[in-house]
Amino acid sequence: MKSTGGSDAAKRRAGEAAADTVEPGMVVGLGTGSTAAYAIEALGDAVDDGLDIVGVPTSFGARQRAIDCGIPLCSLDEIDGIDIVIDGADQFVRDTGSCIKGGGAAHSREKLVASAAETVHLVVDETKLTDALDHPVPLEVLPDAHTVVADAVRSLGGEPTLRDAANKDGPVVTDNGNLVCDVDFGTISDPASIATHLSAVTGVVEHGLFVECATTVSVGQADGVSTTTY
Ligand SMILES: O=C[C@H](O)[C@H](O)[C@H](O)COP(=O)(O)O
Repeated sequence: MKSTGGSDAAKRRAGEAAADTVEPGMVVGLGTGSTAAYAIEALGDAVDDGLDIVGVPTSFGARQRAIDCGIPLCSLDEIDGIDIVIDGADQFVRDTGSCIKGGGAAHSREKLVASAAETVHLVVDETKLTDALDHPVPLEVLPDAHTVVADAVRSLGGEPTLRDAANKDGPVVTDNGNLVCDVDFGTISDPASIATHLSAVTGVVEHGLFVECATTVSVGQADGVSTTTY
């Protein structure tokens, strides 16, 4: 599992705090990344102890992790809705509940699962907090469209970079068979406006801006965890 910036202890605190809120009978969206992984592990332990839940994974990686942890799974088209999704973020604004996701190239399915969830519980360590979003925005892009999309995002004021794979010659390929383009907009003063413009670009499957998306956030710190509900 790829680990990002913050300490593992802080990520674990955030993940476990969110897992603690899950109740018997819930349908639980299972997020992607190193922080959400701690929530999946904690839920696996709870299932071992008799907690009755069904998980909906947001990526191939989350699915594999949930299988390893013994969490029963189903797909989105088999259920009426999701009670809670627990997921990470690459950058998060606590005042607004907005964030940027997709560092693990899973943001399209993550946004789909979040859109079906009653509660979106984000889990981050404190290094992810910011007053204004300025992390590059991941776009999942149809392979044939990446040059057209690059031109379109330049006209919106962004600087696109096709994401290269770490362990293969060539680009990252998503679980859906698409490419990822990371777009640097500098500081994003109006995330809703950028989100609307990105959604309108032909060839963009989904972007990683999640505007005022969180209903709850748990922020793991060196010495504890703080949870905010919106
Ligand atoms: O595509 C990946 C997801 O959006 C992750 O939730 C996000 O990148 C945060 O991952 P991590 O908890 O490993 O920093």
